[in-house]
Amino acid sequence: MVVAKAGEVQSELKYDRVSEIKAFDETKAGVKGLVDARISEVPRIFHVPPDTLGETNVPIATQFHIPVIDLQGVKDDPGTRKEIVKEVLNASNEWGFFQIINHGIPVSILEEMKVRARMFFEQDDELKKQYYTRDNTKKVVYNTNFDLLTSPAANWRDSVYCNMAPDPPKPEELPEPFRDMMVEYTDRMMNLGHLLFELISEALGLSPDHLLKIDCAKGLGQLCHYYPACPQPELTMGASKHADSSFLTVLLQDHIGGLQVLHENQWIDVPPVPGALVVNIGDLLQLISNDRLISVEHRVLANSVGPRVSVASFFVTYFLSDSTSYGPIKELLLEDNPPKYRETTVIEYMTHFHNRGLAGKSALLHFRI
Ligand SMILES: O=C(O)CCC(=O)C(=O)O
Ligand SMILES: [Fe+2]
Repeated sequence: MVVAKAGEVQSELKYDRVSEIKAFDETKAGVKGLVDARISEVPRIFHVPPDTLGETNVPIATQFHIPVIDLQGVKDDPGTRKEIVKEVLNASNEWGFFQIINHGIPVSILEEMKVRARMFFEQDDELKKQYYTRDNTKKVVYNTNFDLLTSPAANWRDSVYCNMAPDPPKPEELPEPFRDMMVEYTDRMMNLGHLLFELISEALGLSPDHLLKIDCAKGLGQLCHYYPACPQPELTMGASKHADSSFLTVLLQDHIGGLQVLHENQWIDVPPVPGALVVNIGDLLQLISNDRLISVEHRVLANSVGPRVSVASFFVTYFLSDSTSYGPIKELLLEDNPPKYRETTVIEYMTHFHNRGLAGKSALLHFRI
C-alpha cells in the first residue's frame, strides 16, 4: 500500500514533461487552444515549481506607486522639459519603470491597436498557424512561450512578434488583422521613442541626441501578448519574473491588470491608467548607463477574467547581425566610477538572454566585470 503511494508520487513528479511540452507546441494553438477546448484544470507543464514559490510569495505592497509622468509641454517649454527630465531621471534610477500620459499617441490609436492585437489571436486557427514558428530570424513570429522548451514552467500566454525596424516586413507579410495598424502604431512609437531617448540622454547629462546617435532607437520589435482567462490562476503565471533585454520598452496594457514590478523586494502593481503607456528601462540601457538607470524585474499574474492583451514595443535590434559594440558610455565614467560591464554586441546579448529564458538571475550578470 505504502509502496504504491510512493510510486504514485514519483510518477507525478517525474511525468514526461518533454513529451507534454512537445505535444502542446505541436498543436500550434497556444494556451488559447487549451482554453477553447474548455480544459478545467491547468496542465502540469504550466505549474509554477515549488522551489520558486518563495518568489511568488514575496509580499505585495500597496503603499508604493510607480511614477506617472505628464509629458504635456515637453516640446514647447524649456522649463517644463527640465522638470520632466528630472522626473525621468528619478523614475529610471529608482524604479526602472514609469507611466507616461500626454505622450502624443492618440487614445483612439492605442485602443485600436489593442483591438487588432486581440483579433490576431482570435482569428481562425488555421490562418494563425501559418505564423507559428520558433525561428527568431523571421519577421513575424507567433508562438506560445519563447522559452517553452527550456523554462521550468510554461506561462499562461501566447505572443506574436513583429520585427518592424530597421528593416520592416512588407505590409503583406504582416498578419491581416493588424496589418495597417501595426504600421501606423510603429510610426507613432518611433516618434515617441525618439523623444524618450532624448529625455533619457538629457537625464544622464549627455547631449540630447547621444542615445539616438549610438542607435538605441534603430531597432523596434513589436510584441503582442494574449493572456487567456485561466481556470486556476493561482497555479501558474502570465509571465514569469524577468527583466527586459531591450534598451527601452514601452508597454500598452489593457484594463485587466496583473503587471507587477519588483521594488525594494516587494511586488508593486502597475495599475492600468486609461490613455497611459508604461515605460521601462531594459538591460542594455542599464549596461551602457553603468547602472545609473536600472532594468527592473517584473512579472504578469495569470488572471481569471481575461483575455488580457498587451503590446510591448522593444527598442532593440534583436537578432540583426550588427557588430556595433556597447559598453558603459565613456562620458559617464570617472575614476571612482569605473566601467561595471564589458563591451558586448546586441546580438551577443540577445543570444545569451534567449538561451537563458525568463527564469533565474539577471542576464546582465554575465557581462559584469
Ligand atoms: O504584458 C505585460 O504587461 C508585460 C509584458 C512584458 O513584460 C514583456 O513583454 O517583456
Ligand atoms: Fe518584460
